[in-house]
Amino acid sequence: MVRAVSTAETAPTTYGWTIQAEALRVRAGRRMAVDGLDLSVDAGVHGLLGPNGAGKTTLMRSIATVLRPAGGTLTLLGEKVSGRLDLRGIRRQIGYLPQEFGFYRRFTVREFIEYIAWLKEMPAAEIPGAVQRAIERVGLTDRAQDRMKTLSGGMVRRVGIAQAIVNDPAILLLDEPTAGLDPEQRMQFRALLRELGTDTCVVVSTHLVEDVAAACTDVVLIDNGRLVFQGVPADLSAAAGDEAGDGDSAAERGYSAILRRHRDKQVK
Ligand SMILES: Nc1ncnc2c1ncn2[C@@H]1O[C@H](COP(=O)(O)OP(=O)(O)OP(=O)(O)O)[C@@H](O)[C@H]1O
Repeated sequence: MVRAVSTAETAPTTYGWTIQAEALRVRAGRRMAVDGLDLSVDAGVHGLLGPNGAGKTTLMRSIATVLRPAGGTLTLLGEKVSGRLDLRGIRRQIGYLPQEFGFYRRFTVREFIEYIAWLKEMPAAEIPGAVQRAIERVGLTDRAQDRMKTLSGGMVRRVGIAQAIVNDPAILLLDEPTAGLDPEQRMQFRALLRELGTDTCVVVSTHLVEDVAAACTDVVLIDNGRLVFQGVPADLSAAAGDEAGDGDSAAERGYSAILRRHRDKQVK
């Protein structure tokens, strides 16, 4: 079958930022959960941090094109996401692990990832090799023939990561991917992130500030649906300065200090 190829796929180097949000507003239920967010990111691993309810998941869902912007602009791979855009070309280039990730319990690991590859309209001849590679990258080769319902929570999360990377996406969105991973798997996952980030724009949301400090090239901190800070992990760690703040590490103290200053400024 010959599939339609969008301009986003044929002109990979002519656009500016891989993801660009300008004054972006996105509704979650009745709430404007992303409310005037400006953000520009390219290849690399972008750690998305923020308190509960900051709008991380809503932002991820809008970049995944699950939610349409209510205002402002969102440009993905050079294409402006709007009511008129056919999203199929963009979606083929996105990998997404949602916070709550549904799957068919009776599928084997391999069947499930094959199914996702098919949904993403990957060429049939490429699917077996791509599925095998994805399974190997998350360390599940010995469980590939097992049914999903027999896996532990952390293993299911790893399948979630595998289905997100199977199509070699240009934009990879991982919403709390390390939840439930054991320490050894977390380390391996960090290494995988670093490897993926060399040519992929990876956005990974987490509450583990340490994961961000260890595996990300860029830190994006949001609060109340807006960008509060963007910089390299060393900037986050340096942000607390000499202040004695909350947190067990320099990165955590920097995180708390930035949020505190931001909120103080808003009160004034
Ligand atoms: N389906 C929904 N209906 C109503 N409100 C929602 C819905 N989804 C999210 N919200 C609200 O939007 C805001 C942002 O939520 P979101 O899930 O994007 O935050 P988050 O940063 O991912 O939080 P967490 O760290 O707790 O996962 C919150 O105030 C939340 O209550």
